[in-house]
Amino acid sequence: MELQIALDRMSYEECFETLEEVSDHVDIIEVGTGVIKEYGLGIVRDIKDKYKDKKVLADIKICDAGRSESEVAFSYGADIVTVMSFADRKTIMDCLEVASGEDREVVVDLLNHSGPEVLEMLKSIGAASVSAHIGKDQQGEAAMSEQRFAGLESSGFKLYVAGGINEDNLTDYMSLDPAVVIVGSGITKAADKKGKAARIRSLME
Ligand SMILES: O=C(CO)[C@H](O)[C@H](O)COP(=O)(O)O
Repeated sequence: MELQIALDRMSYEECFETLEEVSDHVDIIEVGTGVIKEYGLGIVRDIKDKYKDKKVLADIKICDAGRSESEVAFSYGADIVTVMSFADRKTIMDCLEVASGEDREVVVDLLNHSGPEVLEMLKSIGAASVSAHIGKDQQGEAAMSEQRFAGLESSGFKLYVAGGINEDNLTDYMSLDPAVVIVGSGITKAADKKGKAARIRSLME
């Protein structure tokens, strides 16, 4: 099981300061949607340049123009990009095609769109990785539950889980048997980020 740190709602400098503290404990560095909107894909390139041994995920949440959007993110050094499950199947297929044959990955984000028919469609077009994601704006009312993403644990997808995960609720997500646990504010808002990342990592083992 891998740990992905999500860098959201922070400045360029804060992203690097956070990584300085936590990089030893994480496998994947996610450059958050808002950070990319503010600083551009250049920050993905700068992080990859500094952390060559880590996988870098550009959370660009593609919803259209899948070919060009994924091509440009990979060209900036991203190893992984995200595309939304509500996007047209051609958009998702184009992202998958751009990634194929290289050491690259496309994660389909199931935010607000995750029924059995969605999973079936994703299977039929060859998507391999999906993210069971409770959005920032949903987190007050909708905690992770087995019903919410029912069937995912036995679906055969490489599963990422995300959305308000922290040291206290991590076990709620373990029943889904994720391959990757994504933690943002559960680490980045802690006074001792390094200690928090180490603790979450130890709970995953
Ligand atoms: O994709 C995201 C928001 O859309 C976040 O990166 C993801 O939810 C993890 O952050 P947090 O643990 O703070 O919820």
